[in-house]
Amino acid sequence: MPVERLSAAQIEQGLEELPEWGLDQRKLYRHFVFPTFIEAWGFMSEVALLAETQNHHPEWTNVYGRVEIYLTTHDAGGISERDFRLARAIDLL
Ligand SMILES: C[C@H](O)[C@H](O)[C@H]1CNC2=NC(N)=NC(=O)C2=N1
Repeated sequence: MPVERLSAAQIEQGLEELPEWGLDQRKLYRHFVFPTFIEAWGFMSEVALLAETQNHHPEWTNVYGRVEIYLTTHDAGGISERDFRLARAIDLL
């Protein structure tokens, strides 16, 4: 299934419905802070399952309780609807 890169206007519009997310390095970006490493890791495990279900995977970093997530679509060379779908699912966790 081909996937298309969204325009800057489409990205701005999409972000209006995702107030916790922003743009960083031309990717959808959100960070989370948990009290402990193990809680951060538990969250990441849930995101990993979502990513597998959607066949769409985050770029992320974890330092102790902090998790930074960057979403982009390599196949499309930019942000696509698949990034918004994953971001919305992460927000529902
Ligand atoms: C073949 C398969 O659909 C691709 O490799 C998928 C897997 N997960 C992916 N995840 C992300 N973030 N971007 C992609 O382009 C991507 N491509």
